[in-house]
Amino acid sequence: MAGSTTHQATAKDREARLVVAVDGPSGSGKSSVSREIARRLGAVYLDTGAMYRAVAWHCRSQGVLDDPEAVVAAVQNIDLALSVDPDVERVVVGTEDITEAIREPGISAVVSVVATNRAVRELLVARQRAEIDGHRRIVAEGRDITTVVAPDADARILLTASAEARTARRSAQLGGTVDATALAEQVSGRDARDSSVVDFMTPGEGVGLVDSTELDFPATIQAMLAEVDRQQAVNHPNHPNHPEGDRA
Ligand SMILES: Nc1ncnc2c1ncn2[C@@H]1O[C@H](COP(=O)(O)OP(=O)(O)O)[C@@H](O)[C@H]1O
Ligand SMILES: Nc1ccn([C@H]2C[C@H](O)[C@@H](COP(=O)(O)OP(=O)(O)O)O2)c(=O)n1
Repeated sequence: MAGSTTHQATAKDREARLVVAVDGPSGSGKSSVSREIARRLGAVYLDTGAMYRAVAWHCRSQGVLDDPEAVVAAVQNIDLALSVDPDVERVVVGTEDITEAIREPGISAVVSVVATNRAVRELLVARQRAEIDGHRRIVAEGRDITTVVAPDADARILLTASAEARTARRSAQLGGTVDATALAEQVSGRDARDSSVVDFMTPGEGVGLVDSTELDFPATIQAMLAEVDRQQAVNHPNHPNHPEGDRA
C-alpha cells in the first residue's frame, strides 16, 4: 500500500538520493508542509520563496527596485546565505540577518517585482539547481520547482487549497491583524502577478496534486508522504514500493 514504507523506512532508505519538488500558490502550506516532510524524510529543505524575498529586500535596501537592470546587477552580486536545515530558519545578506524582515508585509508587497524579472529568475534558478545538486536528500519548494528547476525530481507535487482556505490560513498565521482587503491582495493579488511568469495553479505533466482544502496539517503530511512514495514507486523500478518490484 502506498505510504506504508515511509514509516518503515530503513536507515539505508534514508541514505538514498532523493529530490522532492513542491509548488503551490500562496498560503497553500508549501513552506510548513515541505519543512515537515523534509524532517520525516531525513532531507534538507530549500525555501526558494525566501530567496526571492531576500533579493527583494536587498534591492529595496539598495534603492534599485524600480530599475530592472540594476536589480539584475544586485542579484549577480548578492552575498546570500540561506539555512537548509529544516529546524533552523535563517536568511543572511552580507552581515545582516534578515530572517524576520523578509516576512514583513512591505516585502510581500514588492517581491513580485523581482519574481517577474526573467533575468533574475534565470540567476536564481541556477543557484537553486546548484543547491539541489549539492545535497543527497532535499525537499525544495516554490512556484516553478516541479516544472523548471527540478523537472527530473524523484517526486513532484503541486500542493493546493481553495482561495478561501488559503486566505483563512494566512489570516490566522498573521494573528488576525491584517484586514480582509489587504489580505486578499497579499494572497490572491500576488499570485495573480506571479502567475504571469510561471503556472503554479495546475499540475504539469507527471506532477501529483494534493488538495489540502479539507485536510488538517497532519493529514496533509500523510497525503504528501504517500504521494512521494507513490511517485518513487512509479519512477524507480527498484524501489520497494514499485507495483512489480521485489517487496521481500
Ligand atoms: N492543511 C492545513 N490545514 C490548516 N492549516 C495549514 C495547513 N497547511 C498549512 N497550514 C498553515 O497555514 C499557514 C500558511 O502555511 P505556509 O506553509 O506559510 O504556506 P505557503 O508557504 O504555501 O505560503 C501556516 O500557518 C501553516 O501552519
Ligand atoms: N520558485 C519560486 C518561489 C517564489 N516565487 C515568488 C512568488 C512569491 O511572490 C514570492 C515569495 O514566495 P513565498 O513562497 O515566500 O510566498 P508565500 O508567502 O509563501 O506565498 O516569490 C517565485 O516566483 N518562484
